[in-house]
Amino acid sequence: MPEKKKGFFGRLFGGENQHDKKAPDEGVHRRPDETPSPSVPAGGAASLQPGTNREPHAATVEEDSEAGETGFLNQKEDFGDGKDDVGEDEDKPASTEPVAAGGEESPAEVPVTGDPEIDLPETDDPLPEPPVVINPGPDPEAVPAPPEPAPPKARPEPTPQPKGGPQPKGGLFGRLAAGMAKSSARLGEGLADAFVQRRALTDEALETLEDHLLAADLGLPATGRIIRTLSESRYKQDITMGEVRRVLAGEVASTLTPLEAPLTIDPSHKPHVILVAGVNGAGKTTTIGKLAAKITAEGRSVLLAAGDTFRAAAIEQLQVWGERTGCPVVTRPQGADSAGLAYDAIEQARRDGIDVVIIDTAGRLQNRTELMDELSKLVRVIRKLDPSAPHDSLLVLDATVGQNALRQAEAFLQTAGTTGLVMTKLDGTARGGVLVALGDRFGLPIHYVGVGEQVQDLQPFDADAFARALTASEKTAA
Ligand SMILES: Nc1nc2c(ncn2[C@@H]2O[C@H](COP(=O)(O)OP(=O)(O)OP(=O)(O)O)[C@@H](O)[C@H]2O)c(=O)[nH]1
Repeated sequence: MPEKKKGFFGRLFGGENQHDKKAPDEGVHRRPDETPSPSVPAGGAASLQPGTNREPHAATVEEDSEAGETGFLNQKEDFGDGKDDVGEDEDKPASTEPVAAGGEESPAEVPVTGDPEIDLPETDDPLPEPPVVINPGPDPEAVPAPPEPAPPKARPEPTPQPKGGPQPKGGLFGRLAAGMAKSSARLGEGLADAFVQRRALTDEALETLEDHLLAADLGLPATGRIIRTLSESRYKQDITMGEVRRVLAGEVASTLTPLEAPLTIDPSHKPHVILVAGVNGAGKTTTIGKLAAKITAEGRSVLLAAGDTFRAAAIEQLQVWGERTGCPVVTRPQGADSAGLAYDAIEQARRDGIDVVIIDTAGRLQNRTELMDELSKLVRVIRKLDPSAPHDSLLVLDATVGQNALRQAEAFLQTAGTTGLVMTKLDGTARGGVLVALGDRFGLPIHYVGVGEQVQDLQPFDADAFARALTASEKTAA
């Protein structure tokens, strides 16, 4: 191996985590309209409500940008010093200390893969049926956790269906690449910075590249591997940006390919129980709606459990999704015990022969011990009905929080036994590289990524496509 500048890898591996130093904007979203909601005594009657439809709101995502070679280098607005994300992250509180990871595997037999163009039933007006009250059943653990100061939303936000306007071209990859344009632009600017006016892979170029890879949230291990691969193979040699991109893409793909895992429904579970958790506003309810649309489109019946009992608007939001997807929704009044509701929902699904139960949960910051305890309680309670449940415990992570996603994953792994990840809002941030850092740290299966608000924007995770979209590379091999 050629001789390199002394201390280069010492700086990379021996020093403190540079990335942590440059993450003033870590945290989670809080909505401006968050206000405490009144507490309602636990144990209200559950109701099973058939759906009605609402007019979807307009999509706000960028949909017509392409992350091709040219666009990759020309997009500068989000690159560099992290200021691009300040606006989206500045109101996110810092998290607390991480907790130890744990986890479990989920069985996998029937893949829920494809990305069918789903035609959701649409009607013009909400026509809520009178709730059918079902027996709330035993409250297996009587004392509910105190409701979190609730972050109500003005009104539920059903995912809009495409209605005119430019749509990303090129199918799934086109949507992914367009959605990830900000992340690929950040990396592209890093490459341009590292190799401007020089073609050789010098120490200076490597160090600049290293800084940009860390700033792009790829994390220390992946950054180290990329720099090592480049310096071992091409040190002091001429190299094109296309070649560097391919090395980046190759490293990202090889890190994430083992984690590519379609969400699977095991038909031997009746019902197959999917628990969905995450911090406030991560995209849990929206993801549940999209997931319900995909699963029902494959011919399985789904029951939704409105376990976010802290906010009336969250219950209503899930009901809208129930209406759109034709799935029954089990609800209880605001403030009721979510563990009891989940228990009831599984019993109801058993009685009705429903294939899949998806349990929504209230958003909770990972440092709110009492709320995390409430999530553990929910898991304990549903295991009284089915010791193998939840069969999938999905953690929904908002890509815009960057490195804070690592802390969230640590906490939810321990509390909710997270078995797989869904990363949302890749379209709204330059921090999509954090998925690589998550893969390195936790090795959790990645089921879906979200690149927009439409059903088809929740895509089965494809590591190779993700790597190419992130790096704007046509190939993932050097
Ligand atoms: N652009 C974009 N927006 C998304 C994506 N996923 C979810 N959203 C939006 O993010 C917002 C919050 O989503 P919710 O599903 O309400 O989040 P939540 O985790 O259920 O929120 P809480 O109930 O407050 O904890 C909504 O406006 C969604 O439409 C995505 O992949 N891309």
